[in-house]
Amino acid sequence: MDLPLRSALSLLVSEVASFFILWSIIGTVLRIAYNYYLHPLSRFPGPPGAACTKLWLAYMEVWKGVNLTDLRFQLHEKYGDIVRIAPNELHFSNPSVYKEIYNLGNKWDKDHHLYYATDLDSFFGSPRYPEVKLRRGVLNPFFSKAAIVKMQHLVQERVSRLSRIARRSSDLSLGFKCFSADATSLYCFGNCFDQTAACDFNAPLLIAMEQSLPSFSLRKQFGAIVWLVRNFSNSPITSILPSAIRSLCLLYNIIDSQSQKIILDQQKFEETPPSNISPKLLGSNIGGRHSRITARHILRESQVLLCAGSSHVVGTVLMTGTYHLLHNPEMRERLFGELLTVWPNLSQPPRYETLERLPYLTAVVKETLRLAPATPVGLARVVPPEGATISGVRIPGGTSVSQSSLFVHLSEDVFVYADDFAPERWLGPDAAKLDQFLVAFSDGPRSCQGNNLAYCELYLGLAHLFRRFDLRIDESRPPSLDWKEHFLSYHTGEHLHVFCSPRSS
Ligand code: HEM
Repeated sequence: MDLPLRSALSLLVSEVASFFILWSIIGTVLRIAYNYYLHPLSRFPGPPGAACTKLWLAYMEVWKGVNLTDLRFQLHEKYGDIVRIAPNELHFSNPSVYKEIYNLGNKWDKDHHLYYATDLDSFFGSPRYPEVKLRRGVLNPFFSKAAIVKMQHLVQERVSRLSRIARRSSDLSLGFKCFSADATSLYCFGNCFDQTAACDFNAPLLIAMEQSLPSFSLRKQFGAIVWLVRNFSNSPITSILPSAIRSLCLLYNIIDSQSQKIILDQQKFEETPPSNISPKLLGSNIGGRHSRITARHILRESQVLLCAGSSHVVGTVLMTGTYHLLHNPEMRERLFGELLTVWPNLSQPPRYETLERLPYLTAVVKETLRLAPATPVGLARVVPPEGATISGVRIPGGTSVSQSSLFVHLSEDVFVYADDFAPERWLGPDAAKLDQFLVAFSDGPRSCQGNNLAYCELYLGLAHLFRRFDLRIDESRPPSLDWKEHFLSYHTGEHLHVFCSPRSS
C-alpha cells in the first residue's frame, strides 16, 4: 500500500474512532442529565450520584467496599422512607410496605439487572413469573408440607450423621452448611453429596460456595462474567481471574460433576420414583422460553437449590441461632428442658411433627429466622406498565422497587428491642400479630419454594444439636457474626467453633 493511501486510511480510522468516542461521551452526558432532571423518578429523594447513574452503587460497593445493607439504612436515615438508590430503582423502609410489594396479587417480574448475576437459566433467576409458574407447579407437591413430613427420615439421617461427626471444637458454621447440603441433595436428588464426611467440615463445595459470594458485586455489573464462568469454568484462562470468580468456576465444576451423576442415575430414579426432583423436572413440559427441561437445566437448578437456596442460607440461620443460644445460658437450658419432655431417651429422637409443636423451640426458630441475615438483598421487582401505588405514592411503570427483609425484621416499630435475640417475644400475648412480619422466606408468587424443607432442617438441626450435646464456645477463637451483603450474606468474621461433648443420656 503506498504511503498517501495508508495515511488517508489511518486518518479515516482515527476520525471514526474520535466520532464514536465523542458520541458516547455526549450520549453519557445526555443520559446523566436526563436521569437527574427529567426521569420520572427525579422527584424522589436520594444521593445525586445514584440519581445520575447506577455506577454510583457499583462504586460504593466495589470500589469503596461499603456493605450495601448498611448503606441502605444510612440513606433512609438521611432521605426518608422512600429513597432513589439508582436511576430507575426505589427502596422503601417502612415495614408495612413489604406486603404491598411482595404479595400473591403482584405477579411482578424480578428485575433482571439483579438476577442475571445469579443465573437466568435457573428458575430462581428467571425474571418472568409466567415462565416459572409451570415449573413451580411441577415442584409444588414435592415441596409440600405433607411431602416433607413423609420424607423427613432423609433429613433425620443427615442430622444424625452431623451429630456423630461433630467433635471437640467443631467449626459449626461449616458443619451446618454441610448438613444442609447433604439433607437437601438427598431429598431433592436422591443422591447425597456427603459433605459432612469432609475432614473438619472443610467440604470443597461449601468452601467454593462461600468464597465465590464476593464475586456477586462484579457479576451484577458485568453480566459477561456469568457467561464466561458458565462456558469456560474448566479452561486454563480462569487462573488469571480474581479469586472469588475462580471459586465460582470451581463451584460450577463441582456441581457439574455431581449433577452428571444425578443425570446418569436418572434411570434408577424413574424405577424408584417417590422422592426426588430430577425426574419430575427432566422431560416435564414447562412452557415459556424452554419448552422442555434438559439435563443442563438440572445443573442450573442444582446449583441454586443447593447453594443459594439451601445450604448457605440454612447454614447461616442455624449458625446464628446457635451463636445466640450459646451466649444465653438461660435460653439454652430452657430449650434443653423442653426437648427432654418429648425426647427423654436419647436413642429415640422424636419426629418432626412433634418438635414442631414445642412452643419454645418454635419461638427460637422464628427469632433465629428474624435475626439471621439470610437474604439481606432488596429482592427487586419491576412495577408493571400501568404503574402502582406503594406507600401511598404513585410509582411509574417499569420502576424497580424493593425492600430488604431486614427493614421489617429490625424495625423497632414492630419488634421491641429489635436488635436483641429474644425468643420470648414469640410467646407473648401479641405474638400472633408478629407472624405477618416474619418475612425471611419473602412473600408472593416468587417466595421461597423450599420453606417447608427449610423449617424441617431448622427444627431437626437445632433439636439434635442441643439435645445430644453439651455445647460450649471455643473461646480461643471468639466467633463473630459480622457479614457483608453479596445478595446473600458473606460471613466476614471468625467462624463459630464449638466444643461438642456428647450427652450420655
Ligand atoms: C432458612 C432457609 C431459607 C431461607 C431464609 C430462604 C429464603 C428465600 C427467599 C427470601 C427467596 C425469594 C428470593 C427472591 O425473591 O429472589 C427464596 C426463593 C427460593 N428458595 Fe429459599 N430459602 C431457604 C431455604 C430454601 C431451601 C431449603 C430450598 C430448597 C431446597 C429453597 C428453594 C428456593 C427456591 C426454589 C426459590 C426460588 C423461587 C422462585 O424464584 O420462584 N430455599 N428463598
